[in-house]
Amino acid sequence: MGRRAKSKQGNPEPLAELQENAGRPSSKKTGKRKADADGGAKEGVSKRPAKKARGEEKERVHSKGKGKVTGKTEKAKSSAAENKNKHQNSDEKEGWEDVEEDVDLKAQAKSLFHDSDEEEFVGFTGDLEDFDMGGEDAGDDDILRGPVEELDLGSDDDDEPIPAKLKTKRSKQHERPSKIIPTGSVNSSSTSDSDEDEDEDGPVTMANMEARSRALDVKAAKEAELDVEEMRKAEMAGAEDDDFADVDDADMEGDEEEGGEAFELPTAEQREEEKKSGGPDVHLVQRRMRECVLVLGNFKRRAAKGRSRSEYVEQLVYDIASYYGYNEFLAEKLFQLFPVAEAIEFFEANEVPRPVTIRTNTLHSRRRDLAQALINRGVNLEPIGKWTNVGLQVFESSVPIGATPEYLAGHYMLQAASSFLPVIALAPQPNERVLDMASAPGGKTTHMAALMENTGIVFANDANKARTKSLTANVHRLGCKNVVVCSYDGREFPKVIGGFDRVLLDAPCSGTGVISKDASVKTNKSERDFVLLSHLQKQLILCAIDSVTPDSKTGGYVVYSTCSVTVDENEAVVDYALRKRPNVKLVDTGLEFGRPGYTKYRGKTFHEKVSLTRRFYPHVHNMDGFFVAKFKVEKRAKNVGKEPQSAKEVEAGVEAVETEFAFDSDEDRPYIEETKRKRMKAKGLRVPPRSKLAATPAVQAAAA
Ligand SMILES: C[S@@+](CC[C@H](N)C(=O)[O-])C[C@H]1O[C@@H](n2cnc3c(N)ncnc32)[C@H](O)[C@@H]1O
Repeated sequence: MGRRAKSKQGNPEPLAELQENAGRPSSKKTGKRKADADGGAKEGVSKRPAKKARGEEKERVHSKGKGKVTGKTEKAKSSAAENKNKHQNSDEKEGWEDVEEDVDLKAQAKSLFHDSDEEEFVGFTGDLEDFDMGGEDAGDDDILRGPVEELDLGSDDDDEPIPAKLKTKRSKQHERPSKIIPTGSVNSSSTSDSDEDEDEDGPVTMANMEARSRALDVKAAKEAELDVEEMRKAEMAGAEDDDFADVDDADMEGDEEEGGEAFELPTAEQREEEKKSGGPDVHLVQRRMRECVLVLGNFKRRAAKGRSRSEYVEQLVYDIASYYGYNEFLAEKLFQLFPVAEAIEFFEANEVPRPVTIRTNTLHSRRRDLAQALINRGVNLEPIGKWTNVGLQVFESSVPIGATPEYLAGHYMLQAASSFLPVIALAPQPNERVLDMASAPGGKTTHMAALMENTGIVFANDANKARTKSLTANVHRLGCKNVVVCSYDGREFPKVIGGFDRVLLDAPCSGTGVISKDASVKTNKSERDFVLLSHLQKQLILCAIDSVTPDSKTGGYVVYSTCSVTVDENEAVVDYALRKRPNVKLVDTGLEFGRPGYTKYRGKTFHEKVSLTRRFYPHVHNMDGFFVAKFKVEKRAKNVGKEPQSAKEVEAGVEAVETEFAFDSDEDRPYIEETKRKRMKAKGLRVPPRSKLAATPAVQAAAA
């Protein structure tokens, strides 16, 4: 048996997404991957998961990728730096309002980033990074670059210090004795057996990798068939209203014996008592979560008389927050995204690190050559999956992955697999003019430059000047000669420069997709943050759209992405853009997998085409939570023959334009007015002289 197999982590992508499951969060659980509570999160070079999930998670049928290769097998580990983060106060605001209704918020959102420009970028500290980074890049290149100690791959030390901020609200999960839900998931012994089988034939080498890869593909296909078969059986068992049809009552009985008495939902008073006495015992929380999940999976059959569904939900969210160490607001927000059982899968997945992945820089190397070079250095890796021909997943390494000669020579970028997705969706072409509106530290910029074969031009912008240092360093290291680095607030585009063939807006976000990399997100995000962020994202997306020329011969596309899974940062922003810019439409992302975006969510209905957007989840795709939307920008229809007949109509025209173009800062006013004039003209409205426009009540109000 090869040691590699033992510690290898599952590939971060599905081989194929079975259509019947697409678009809805799965609810039938026939098994789940066991979250490695105490191990994984501490390891930078990740371990292979115990075993692939069976059953419901058809999307997580992992590819074994072609060309699996192996190197030396020395246990490795990184010590990624934890962030310092501030605690935000929680307001009681809904996160759905339109941008232009809340002038105050606009100013606040803007100031967040302006202030931060003065900070020196030192990894992930300070307030700005709470927003700026969204945590996504915590594992990205600029962080892992630098001194070898930063990526201490040779250490087995498991004593990861707890960041001060987290000490107050530490997850109870580290003490947990077993998993939450008694589904038929695979246990660790079967896992290692399976992994042992995998390497029975000895190590994979460059010589045998083709054949080994084919064999693995066949095996993966067989397992996928088994999964489908299991699903079918579960469905035939007729457990319609039961998320846990496969969990028989024996599990529950066992619990009763274990706990000595039947489960009862605590009353509000009991909960208060519990809080006062420092919170419940971890075993109790765990059991209560399990019971609540089971009851909510089949409420009619399992609920206690007189207790409502919302009482169970409330208890479960409360327990999730304490068990996994989230603030209750965020625990609830994330819980609401999924069916009950799947929500637990999501929270569990956030406790496990995602695979360490690298992207071959095709300007300097070929993946095969890079793989060979790294293998020779003792790196254990294999291709990520069929959907990318440049990605490699690193399982183990006896050398620091962020300090090899190949790394320093720019042959690869340390980059999360999810970060490849928006660039693949954007598909920049050679000789195009492309804008990367929020680009630091440059993972996606350098990917784009490579796809464009160092031709055309990529404007790599980032509002945070300090962060453009790491961006510039990466651009140089990777030998990108077609990149211009600049530092403007993205909302200044297209004033600064426009007419792009394609624009990527990898927006600043809350980072709820990258909690496994940045646990501080669990406690430092408040409702107010989501309001501010979604407001900023809405402003940025309009600017991204307006920066594209609809006349582009080869392009005319905008890709919007975030490393967050919340609807108000994703579908709501996309829907807003569709409403505000009738000249854009959503198109297929071209990505082979990912769940469709929500078209309905908690009483909100979005444009039906929002289903073309794609969501990626840690528990489904074994990659960071991510969102990708792709727009095609078309020419604006001219509104000819609508001359305003009265001052009132002129005023209405100005207001309409203002609603559409939602800036309000003093600094921007001359540009705003000029843009308004242009837009009124384009709409066929009579444009009042400059002095008159400034004198309209709407403009004066804005000025005030
Ligand atoms: C998710 S990160 C971008 C990661 C980058 N695309 C990559 O792949 O390496 C978001 C970035 O947005 C930048 N940012 C925040 N507010 C901005 C604004 N108003 N305009 C432009 N960039 C902004 C942050 O400094 C941060 O670097």
